[in-house]
Amino acid sequence: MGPQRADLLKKELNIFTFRDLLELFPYRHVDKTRVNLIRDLMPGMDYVQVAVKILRFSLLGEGRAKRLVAQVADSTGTMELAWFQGISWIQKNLVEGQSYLVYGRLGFFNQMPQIVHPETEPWTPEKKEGREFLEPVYPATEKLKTRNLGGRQLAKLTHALLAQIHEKDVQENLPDSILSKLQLMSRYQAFRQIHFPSSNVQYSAAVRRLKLEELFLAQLRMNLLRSKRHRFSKGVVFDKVGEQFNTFYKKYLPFDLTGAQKRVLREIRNDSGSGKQMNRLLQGDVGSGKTIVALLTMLLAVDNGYQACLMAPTEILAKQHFATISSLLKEMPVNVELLTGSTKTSARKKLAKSLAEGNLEILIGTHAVIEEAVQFQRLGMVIIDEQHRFGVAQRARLWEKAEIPPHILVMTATPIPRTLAMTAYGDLDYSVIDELPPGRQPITTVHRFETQRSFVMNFLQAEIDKGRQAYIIFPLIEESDKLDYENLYRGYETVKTYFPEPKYWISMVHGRQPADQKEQNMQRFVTGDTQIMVSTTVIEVGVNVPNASVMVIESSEKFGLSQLHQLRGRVGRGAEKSYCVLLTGSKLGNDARERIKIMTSTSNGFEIAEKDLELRGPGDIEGTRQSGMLSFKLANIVEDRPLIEEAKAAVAELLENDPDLVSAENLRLKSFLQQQKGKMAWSKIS
Ligand SMILES: Nc1ncnc2c1ncn2[C@@H]1O[C@H](COP(=O)(O)OP(=O)(O)OP(=O)(O)O)[C@@H](O)[C@H]1O
Repeated sequence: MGPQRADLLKKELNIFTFRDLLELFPYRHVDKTRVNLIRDLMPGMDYVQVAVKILRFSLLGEGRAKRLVAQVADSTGTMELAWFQGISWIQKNLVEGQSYLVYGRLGFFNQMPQIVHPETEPWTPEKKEGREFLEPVYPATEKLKTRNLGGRQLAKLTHALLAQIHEKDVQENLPDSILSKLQLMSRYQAFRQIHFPSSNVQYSAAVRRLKLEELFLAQLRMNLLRSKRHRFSKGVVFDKVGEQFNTFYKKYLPFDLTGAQKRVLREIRNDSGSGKQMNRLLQGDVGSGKTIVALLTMLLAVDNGYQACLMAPTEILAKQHFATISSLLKEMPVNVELLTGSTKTSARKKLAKSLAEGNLEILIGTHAVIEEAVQFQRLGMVIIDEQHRFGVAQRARLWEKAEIPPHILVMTATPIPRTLAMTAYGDLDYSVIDELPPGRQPITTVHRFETQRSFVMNFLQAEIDKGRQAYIIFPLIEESDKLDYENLYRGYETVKTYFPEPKYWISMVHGRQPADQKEQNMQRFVTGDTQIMVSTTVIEVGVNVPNASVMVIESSEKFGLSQLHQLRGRVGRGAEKSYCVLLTGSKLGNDARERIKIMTSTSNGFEIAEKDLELRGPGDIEGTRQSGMLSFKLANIVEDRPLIEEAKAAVAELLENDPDLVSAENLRLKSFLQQQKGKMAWSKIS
């Protein structure tokens, strides 16, 4: 291949080496091994291949209907081929009286079998059969197609490459024990068979081998990372549970902890006392009580002479955490401060000083906390709420804030299905609060059409008149979308007509408001001055108003499952019976109907997350997209769960027997991983 085409392959498909070419997998195969007879052609056959002689060409039609038609025949009948484009090329290259192998999608025109724009190649009648292999189809880009490097040429290249290499050229990377245990074909065979399968059975075996390899290596890498961290990363040691923790626990804790909360605290204490750095993901469904776990964890740091900080994704949430935590700690000799983007410079300076001097024990804030000017004296514990809003890079900056890296606890209310968590966050340790505080009543969720709006409003009114509060949520897909805002304002006006002042008061909150206005409206709802909160999804995470017991979600067909679940989690946080009404238009697509059905039938976040994964695939699960961990070449995290389990078991067994991969049998695996590491780092730079 000349330098120009090689360059194109690099630019368009990231193909630099022979191996890259082998790893460009076909997304399907076409079966050109069989030759159909014309008399057997029937409507509904889709793609067919025939071996025919061209009887005569005729040029028909005018303008856009202008076409070249060839009458062709085999020994069993006649049919037509037609071209609307590239006519002169065809006239030059196909010859009357010659035989061709013709492949394409079968149609019928005036009851005559016809193929429009067929693929053709010269054919001699001695060749009874078609090709000897299934032809692979590759994902070529438009640019490649126009430069004569389309799918067919890629197939030719791969075919030529495979003809030149042998078993010894494609190093096996999996240990023999795994190959025989999982009954996998060799890597070399797998590459051959995935491109040019000798049968369907062989093809499936090749795909299975390569998928398992991907999953096995990904999980192995995660496991090695984690155990490396466990063994080598030094962390600050919290070896005691001291006065602040105990005093708070005995005197000021407003309720008994649930079993799950206690368990998670134990896990955190074990980690942070071990001398290793903690890196833990804490998942808890909406309303499961993560805040108190965060607070007790921070007190643990304080008792051991360290500072702690809690970061939230939005200003509203940071303030809410600050309000909750400072009020819980108001009788305690522990200093807590708030730092957000809107903290005034003078306050900021004061705060920075007391942080640096070590007088301030707990800092709560938005990502303003990780700005360079903020220096802690002894930062020992960082808690990040709602991790998916923080980038990995932002997390890494925390390391620079202390000599020994602080412990990190990442809290998320987005339940991540187990398979995903395992694959995407496999390098973090993992805790779950899988139990709701006692006394919660299940939320009743119903679906209503917009035409039933006045019934819904009447219901809302009855609840409000009982002293409850309500949310009305409008979809806002794009914060910048003007139309969405118009809907919101119109909606607000409509709500007002049902709930006139001064009997009722309404707060409105959305992403475009100045921070102080947003805060003020929010605060009025929190304190109960307003009974209704009209809001966009800025309310989605973490807002805690236990007296709010009804939520109406407008145009709920526009939301994804996880988001609906998050939103609904804003109600049902107190002792009152809570309701969620999903309003939709009258026409619903299948997916939307399915989502509504799931929402009305379960309130278990983990169950919903599983369904969401099935409906949307992993690409859309929040927070996993950037992680890059889930972009497998072949494996699919939803469909290939059994393979994921197989790979996981194999990794566990391997590491149990040889945790450092030092045995002779595992050396090739180890060196393969090291090569890969080099390759990955390199491709990032380029
Ligand atoms: N063990 C408990 N017993 C009784 N109530 C509790 C318990 N733990 C937490 N709560 C209360 O439950 C409510 C929800 O707790 P919290 O705000 O911590 O939830 P969360 O896990 O942060 O949920 P979200 O992610 O939805 O914000 C709060 O009002 C809190 O005071």
